[in-house]
Amino acid sequence: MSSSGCNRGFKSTQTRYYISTILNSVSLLQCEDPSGYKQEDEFMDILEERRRSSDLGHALRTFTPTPYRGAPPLSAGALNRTVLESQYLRYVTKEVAMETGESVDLVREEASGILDEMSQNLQLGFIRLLGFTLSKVFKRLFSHININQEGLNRLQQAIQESPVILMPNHRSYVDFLVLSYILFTYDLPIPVIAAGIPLMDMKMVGEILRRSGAFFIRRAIGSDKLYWAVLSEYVKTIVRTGYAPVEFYVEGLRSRTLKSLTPKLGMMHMVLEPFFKGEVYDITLVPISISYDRVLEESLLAHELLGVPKPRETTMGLLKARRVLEEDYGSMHVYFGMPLSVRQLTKGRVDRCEYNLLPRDLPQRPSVETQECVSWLAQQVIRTQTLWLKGLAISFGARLDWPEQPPENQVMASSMALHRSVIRCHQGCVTLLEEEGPVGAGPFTTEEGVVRRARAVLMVAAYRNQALHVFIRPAMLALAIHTTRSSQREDIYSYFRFLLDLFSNDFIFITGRSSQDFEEACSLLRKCGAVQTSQQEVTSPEEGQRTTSFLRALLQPFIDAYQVCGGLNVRFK
Ligand SMILES: CCCCCCCCCCCCCCCC(=O)SCCNC(=O)CCNC(=O)[C@H](O)C(C)(C)COP(=O)(O)OP(=O)(O)OC[C@H]1O[C@@H](n2cnc3c(N)ncnc32)[C@H](O)[C@@H]1OP(=O)(O)O
Ligand SMILES: O=C(CO)COP(=O)(O)O
Repeated sequence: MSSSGCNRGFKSTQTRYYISTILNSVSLLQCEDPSGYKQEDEFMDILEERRRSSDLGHALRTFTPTPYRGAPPLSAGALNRTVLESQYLRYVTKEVAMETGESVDLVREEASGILDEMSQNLQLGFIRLLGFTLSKVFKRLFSHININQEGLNRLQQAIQESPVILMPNHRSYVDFLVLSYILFTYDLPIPVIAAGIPLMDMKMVGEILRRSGAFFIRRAIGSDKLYWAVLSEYVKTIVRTGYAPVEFYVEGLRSRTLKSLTPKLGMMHMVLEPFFKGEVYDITLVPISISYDRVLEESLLAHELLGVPKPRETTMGLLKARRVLEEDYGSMHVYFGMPLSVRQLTKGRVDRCEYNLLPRDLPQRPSVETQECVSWLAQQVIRTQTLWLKGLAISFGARLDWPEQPPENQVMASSMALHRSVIRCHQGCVTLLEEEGPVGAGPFTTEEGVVRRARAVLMVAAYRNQALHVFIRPAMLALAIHTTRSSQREDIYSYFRFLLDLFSNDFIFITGRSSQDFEEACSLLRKCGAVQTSQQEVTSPEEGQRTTSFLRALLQPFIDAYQVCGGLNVRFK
């Protein structure tokens, strides 16, 4: 059951399944806008109530969430025992003992140790404590925390009907804090959350997080068979019992560039397996899109992009970071997407009969078809997280969340004030801030100057990245028209596909959807008068040049980076 063995098979036979996956994803995506964005969704600011009434009252109020239908209450200890006693873990324990020559008891002890390290110990008292603290902190940091109430209603409904998996995008440490805070505020079951193990090592804080629902997973599991078995049985038991919603960050870490990251598939496989094995009727995935006017870690993330190692997560570091409380971070926006039924999404994609061939308790390698389906689902969720922003931009007409009041110059001024650490307005032009050296320290050395400038550029670029998904397809079309210097649809499409391939690590594209992506790009550019299309041709009229050159410019930094890496000069001339 080694992971490498399993995946070697996958790669070599991948093409056999390629065509059917393409056809399936096409038909599914044609059905509806997968973002589930609804124009009538109204946003409300959860801090408004917090500014009017007592935080202590909020933290101590009656909390009576309605759990998943029929889900029995299960203590953390009982959950651990269920996992340890499972047929699956017993089987793997024996296998590992045979392979390593250790005694079964010893391997069981190891499994128990892994479980102790991993398991959450959710307690309402700690949720209340954090609830109180976070009310104070959020009010200091943010002007508003906007959420779509309708999305919460949909989530509440989904929780009653099947086990729910919350899948937010990940941009900041604030993400997981705010989500549990929102669910607590709206009397919804508190989720258990997959957390990277470094957070566990923070003195006191690690334990507080564990008691607030975090379960800790090693970041790179590799081929540790026993660890995979304990983790997957732990996650599957939670899903099977519907004990609590499971939350995990499918991107695996905070995106340093604010672009969506390629999904990690380990957790995705685990949460879906109870459905594939017919142990639950359905599972609901809820994509959640979180965005910030200003990200708390903006400067640290930019430094990391420049190669400065990430500071270790420590309690002392957290205490030192308290000066962030003096800053203004604008608003944050949380959009709970349309719940996605795994049963419906996988219809026709996965043949669950294969799971009838072996007893459910035995480990079973997922088929290629299942692996492709899981990967497609993960891409789909990430795409959905960002499509919301696109829907929002379009629905505002001006493509921006731009308030009607106050006047435009005040809106601009307040936006610039929010980002004053990196930009300034000088003689009517917005420029990057050229920082001066510390008082008395003389001017920066050349190297310091370069790093400071790069840091500012990266911070600004990250905010551009946040909106890039809105423009990526039209921008690739604009670039394809410009580079091929052809008006033949076929040539342009071929180049567009090259770009899809090239940028497949930079942006989330759904596998096998290139022709829809191309048509969508044509349609958007046609709408704004930047291209004209016929069956054979795609042309860019003179009056569309302003739009197309802006769109090409958006991609230029990415192209520059690939050109620096070499080998692409010919195709970009
Ligand atoms: C009122 C107020 C309240 C406030 C209350 C606050 C609450 C506060 C709570 C705090 C909460 C903090 C939350 C922090 C948020 C994060 O810390 S985010 C970071 C942690 N989370 C994640 O990473 C989740 C997503 N990651 C994954 O799913 C990863 O796959 C895993 C599971 C971590 C494993 O990572 P990995 O070892 O790098 O593995 P991965 O590359 O996915 O797969 C390796 C190989 O194993 C194979 N494999 C997969 N499954 C298996 C298997 N079962 N057996 C064998 N092989 C397998 C894969 O197919 C893959 O093969 P290749 O394709 O590479 O050939
Ligand atoms: O995602 C994490 C916790 O939120 C930890 O990973 P990074 O610090 O690498 O983003």
